[in-house]
Amino acid sequence: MNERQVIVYKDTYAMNSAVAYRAVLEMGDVIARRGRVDVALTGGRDSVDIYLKMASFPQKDLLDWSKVHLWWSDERFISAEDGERNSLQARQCFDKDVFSEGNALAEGHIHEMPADPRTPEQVASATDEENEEYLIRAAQSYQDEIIKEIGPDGHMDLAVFGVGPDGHYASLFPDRPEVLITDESKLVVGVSHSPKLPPLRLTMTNPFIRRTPKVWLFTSTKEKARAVSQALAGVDNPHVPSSFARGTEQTLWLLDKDAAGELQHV
Ligand SMILES: O=C1O[C@H](COP(=O)(O)O)[C@@H](O)[C@H](O)[C@H]1O
Repeated sequence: MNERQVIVYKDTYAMNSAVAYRAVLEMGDVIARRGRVDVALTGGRDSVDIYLKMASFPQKDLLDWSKVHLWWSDERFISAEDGERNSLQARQCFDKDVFSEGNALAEGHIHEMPADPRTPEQVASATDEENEEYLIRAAQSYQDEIIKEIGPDGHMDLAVFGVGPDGHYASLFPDRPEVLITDESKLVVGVSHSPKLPPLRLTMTNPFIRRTPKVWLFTSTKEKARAVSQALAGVDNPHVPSSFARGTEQTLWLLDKDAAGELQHV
């Protein structure tokens, strides 16, 4: 198992800028090696600023965006137009108009997790069983898309994650059964009754995330300091799901000073 590395930046601006530069450079290296790059994106408060920085001058010109495939490690299972969707927020940052011709992100390379196709009325009156059926179908459809694109044993090249104040990452929440999934054939699962709203979500699983060569977690503010120190105090602790995060080659925790505030040896 590779060691988790912690890098502390002086503030959130420095952290977000560093994550953006690191990501663009890493993506460029992967494209140079194998002609495309598959990246799992996250949601959360720091992600939008990071994506804006990745897609702005001069970073955007450092790589061929037409070779980039964007995926999501988790998503809120709500309507496609809902501004709370992680993918919609990211799409607004990676606004295709900012890319010059020939260098643009291809629509077919933006692999969003399925949205809830139901009307608000149908959602309001749905039973747990109905919700479960929708989630199972949606998770299977995303898993099928992953397998179609990268094969049954494939993996993301890079996965970036935010971390919640409760230590969750992706939509893997403390002490929930999804955190304990070890079945390698389950790449994506549904989450119902999520402790953080909205209650219905989709998430990549730990076994799939842990196939990724490079896994980076970024987080900021004092509010996250306890979760960060608990995650880094041990591994595979279901009370702190982000302690499961691991890349096959590299696991980086990129923090601002406040989020690192409760770490012992930094
Ligand atoms: O719900 C979610 O929360 C986490 C962390 O978000 P933050 O706003 O506390 O930073 C995020 O990483 C995840 O993708 C998202 O769905």
